Amino acid sequence: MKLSEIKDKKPLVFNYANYVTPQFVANVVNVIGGSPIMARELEEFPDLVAASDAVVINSGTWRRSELLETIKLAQLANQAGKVVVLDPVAVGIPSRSLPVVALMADAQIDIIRGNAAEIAWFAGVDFSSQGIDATGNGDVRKIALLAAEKTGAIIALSGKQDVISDGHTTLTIDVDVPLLATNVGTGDALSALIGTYNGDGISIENTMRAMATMKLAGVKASKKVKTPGYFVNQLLDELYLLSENELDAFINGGGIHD
Ligand SMILES: Nc1ncnc2c1ncn2[C@@H]1O[C@H](COP(=O)(O)OP(=O)(O)O)[C@@H](O)[C@H]1O
Ligand SMILES: Cc1ncsc1CCOP(=O)(O)O
Ligand SMILES: [Mg+2]
Repeated sequence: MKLSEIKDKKPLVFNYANYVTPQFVANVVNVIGGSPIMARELEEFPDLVAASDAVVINSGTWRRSELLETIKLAQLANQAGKVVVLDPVAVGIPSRSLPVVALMADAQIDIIRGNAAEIAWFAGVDFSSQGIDATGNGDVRKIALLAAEKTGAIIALSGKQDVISDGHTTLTIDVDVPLLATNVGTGDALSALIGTYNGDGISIENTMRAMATMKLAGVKASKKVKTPGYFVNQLLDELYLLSENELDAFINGGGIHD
């Protein structure tokens, strides 16, 4: 979906969110032109999935007692033909791989967005991490490609280098914006942006546009403010102000290559 279409159609993005960052995630979807909704009640899922254009599942604060409901949500989205995006927060920690393994086994995950350490888990590649953050270095293009081949999902690997791969085509966004890594929630919000952009159909192009959106907004914000507190608010403003022309110029201007 193009940014102008998002602003026109206001896709409804159902976020099965963690309990740490939902307000920021909802604001990011909202300021870009989408319509966020957060819920955790199984009884609501059929109605909300029917009304939504995308379902984004974040396992950051998963609970065993809710796992079957989470799987049911993904299955309902599959049956309704709605894109399912998974944000597998800190999946490299053994206890956190449990919900991800169960979801992958019993439902179709269309797009997986994670940092390099999280995506490396799907690829079966060692990559150092510290809790929710990736701390290592490695061939992130190879990791994303391998993860896509192993999962059959579109992989959106985020970090200093963003890599998008479906196992055949691999795109990279090579723009360093360290401040983007300083706020908790920018990854969660990026996963919701990916759902928003894929609301009209799942594609590597839509996924790349979502990642370019966050990256460009980060570049613009980091030119104006230099500390995390101001940055997170400036980032929201830059997302709100972003135009299709600016985004296309960024995408076509060499920041992104295959
Ligand atoms: N060093 C960096 N330079 C540029 N962008 C970054 C950097 N680290 C993270 N980002 C960006 O921050 C956002 C969140 O990514 P990341 O920090 O990898 O996710 P998570 O918060 O889930 O660990 C993404 O848009 C990513 O491109
Ligand atoms: C701190 C924390 N703990 C469980 S989920 C979460 C938020 C993770 O946010 P992000 O992956 O966007 O940094
Ligand atoms: Mg994360």
